[in-house]
Amino acid sequence: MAAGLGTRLGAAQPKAFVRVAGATLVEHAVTRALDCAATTQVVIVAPASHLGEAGALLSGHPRADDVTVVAGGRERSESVALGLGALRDDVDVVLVHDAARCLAPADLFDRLVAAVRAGHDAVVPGQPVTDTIKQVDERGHVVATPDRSTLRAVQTPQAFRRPVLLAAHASGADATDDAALVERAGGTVLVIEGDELAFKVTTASDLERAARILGS
Ligand SMILES: Nc1ccn([C@@H]2O[C@H](COP(=O)(O)OP(=O)(O)OP(=O)(O)O)[C@@H](O)[C@H]2O)c(=O)n1
Ligand SMILES: C[C@](O)(CO)[C@H](O)COP(=O)(O)O
Repeated sequence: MAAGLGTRLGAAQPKAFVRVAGATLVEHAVTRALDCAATTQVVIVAPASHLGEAGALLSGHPRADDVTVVAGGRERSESVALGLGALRDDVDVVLVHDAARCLAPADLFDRLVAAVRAGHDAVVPGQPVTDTIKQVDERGHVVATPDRSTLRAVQTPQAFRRPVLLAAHASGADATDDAALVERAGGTVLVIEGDELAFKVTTASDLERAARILGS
């Protein structure tokens, strides 16, 4: 998923096309996805204004023929649905990944695919939260303090059996992640251990963190 504007980062170009350590976020994400042994196709969902640039980014990669580029939509969920429309017929497991989580390692992709192949319909990486989380009302007053031990901060890639993900997106509804659409459709989502490297580049300090990691 690379079709967002990156408003919170505030760069001159869409976030996925910002460069860090010599490559764009989307290139970093796609090369790691292609390093996963099970990957047969990568669909880059890009802003309509950046389709040519997205196509050219991976043109020198040995697996460039396995990369498809399509235009995204206004909301992330719409972009995912548009990406699903470009999948080859033989794809049976789909991983939805944010270009913004550009350093998610191939090993994380491998573990998610293995969990789906082991029989789970939907599998997402998550990490325990380290802050106490408060639920607040519209005035900012606390209404609940959920038991922290039951909470997970979830990342991407998120892995699904293809028919499960297609059914979840059939309503055309929006959600902040794809697993939420599966949950709403009555499906079961498994959370497995996430990876620190799958952090999301949202603000300038996240971009600096990515640069530090890639530089070290
Ligand atoms: N209409 C959209 C919105 C988001 N995304 C993608 O979904 C991922 C997670 O979204 P986010 O981090 O919110 O990215 P942006 O929408 O670009 O950022 P912002 O909300 O700050 O504008 C990103 O890789 C982004 O490119 C997308 O493909 N299509
Ligand atoms: C999909 C996601 O990365 C899971 O944590 C997250 O919900 C994306 O949120 P954003 O506001 O679109 O960055």
